[in-house]
Amino acid sequence: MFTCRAVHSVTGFCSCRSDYLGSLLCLSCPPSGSFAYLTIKDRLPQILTKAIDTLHRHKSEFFEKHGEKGMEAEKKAISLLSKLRNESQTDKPIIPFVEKFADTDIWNQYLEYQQSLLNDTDEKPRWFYSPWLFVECYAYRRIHEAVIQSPPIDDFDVFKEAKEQNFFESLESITALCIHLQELMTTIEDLEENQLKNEFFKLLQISLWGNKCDLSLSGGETSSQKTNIINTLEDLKPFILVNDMEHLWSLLSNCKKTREKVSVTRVDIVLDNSGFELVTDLVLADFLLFSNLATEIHFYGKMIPWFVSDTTIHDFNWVIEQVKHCDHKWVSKCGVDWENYVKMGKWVYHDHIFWTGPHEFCAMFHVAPDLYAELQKAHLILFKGDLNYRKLTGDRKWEFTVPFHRALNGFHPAPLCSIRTLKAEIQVGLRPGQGEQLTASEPNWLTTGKYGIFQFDGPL
Ligand SMILES: O=P(O)(O)OC[C@@]1(O)O[C@H](CO)[C@@H](O)[C@@H]1O
Ligand SMILES: [Mn+2]
Repeated sequence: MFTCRAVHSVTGFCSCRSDYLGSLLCLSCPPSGSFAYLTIKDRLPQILTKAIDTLHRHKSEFFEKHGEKGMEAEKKAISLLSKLRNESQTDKPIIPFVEKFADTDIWNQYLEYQQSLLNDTDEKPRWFYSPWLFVECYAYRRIHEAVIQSPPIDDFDVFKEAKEQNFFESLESITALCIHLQELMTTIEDLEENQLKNEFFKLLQISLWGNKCDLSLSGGETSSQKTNIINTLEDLKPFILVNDMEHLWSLLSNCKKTREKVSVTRVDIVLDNSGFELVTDLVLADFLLFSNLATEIHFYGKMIPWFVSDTTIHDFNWVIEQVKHCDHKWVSKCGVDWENYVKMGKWVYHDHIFWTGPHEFCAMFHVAPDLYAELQKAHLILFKGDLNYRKLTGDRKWEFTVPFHRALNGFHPAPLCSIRTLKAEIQVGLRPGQGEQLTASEPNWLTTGKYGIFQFDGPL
């Protein structure tokens, strides 16, 4: 029986049996609560209240579109979200999903698994006494259930406004980034190998720090990119705790050198937040194509609204459309190019229900073999963001020095790299003493989003 991160557990242990050896330490959550506890106790209710408020503010739109039925639906969705807020705030038992959806059975089987771990007690899985990763994902899946149980507004994205606001508030930085990309495009042919590598590293770092714009961390409060991120990279370098960018360069530049034999170089990007972060990822993807470091890019978003700011297919298309219609010619050219990449099949967007399920990634081979097989076609997979890191490493309280490869527990469809700012109490692959030193100098270094990593797990 191994332990993992509990939301809040007075015994200091939650029972989450894992079927692999790992240096697992449980996070005993002191009464003040860990970051996990504060997320569920304080931040989640804030996010639910904002979702309820959004529904309220769209009441007349629902009436215009659907008449009385729209009003009824708004009332129903609000009452379901209010019930969810009460359950989470008062540590009620976690209840099964009732509305038919692609993964209802998978979620309920996982809930039964959580129940089986408590079998020697008559306890039910509860909000404050279950693994944080499970509880937080469950909460967002319950938000989705509340909406799909309220037709005809069952396709409403309660987070859409916040994601769009993030984009518009970041427009200055987006413009600067697109201009930078277009200028780079005009000089790319004259760049020496080393210069090309440095440009690649710049855009990787921009994609990394774009991950700070995370609306779940901010509790739904605005978290846009207001400064020109390109000018801040040098100052931010000391905050990169693990820097495997050289591995990414050597992998892709070798693919480029052997292009005659291997005609395709595919980079897969498992996306995170929409808005500014998504633009940084699309800029990186564009550069990978026109620098010839890759020949096709595959993107993975979320099938349902997720963790407030995560990207759905609607967000992906909306951002490209917005960039295309920007009144700055260089920005608009980016949008036109990106739309053409999609049309030509050089950019491919994939949806899969696994990404919004309860499982950590080491279960993917068994739970979603089709997705695992798809990822195996990539030469390199970039996992953006903190939640992906938690699912890559099983959100266990590993020792800081445990090798990344070990924490992945056999998940390795292809060479992969986590590009993540730290917003949860988990980090592996550090040097001896590095974690302790940070804790001594900055107790909250794991959760502020101020530090970042490029953590690579290469060819076996
Ligand atoms: O995956 P992202 O967008 O980088 O971050 C998501 C996230 O930081 O938001 C929550 C903040 O409490 C965490 O649970 C989760 O890891
Ligand atoms: Mn996110």
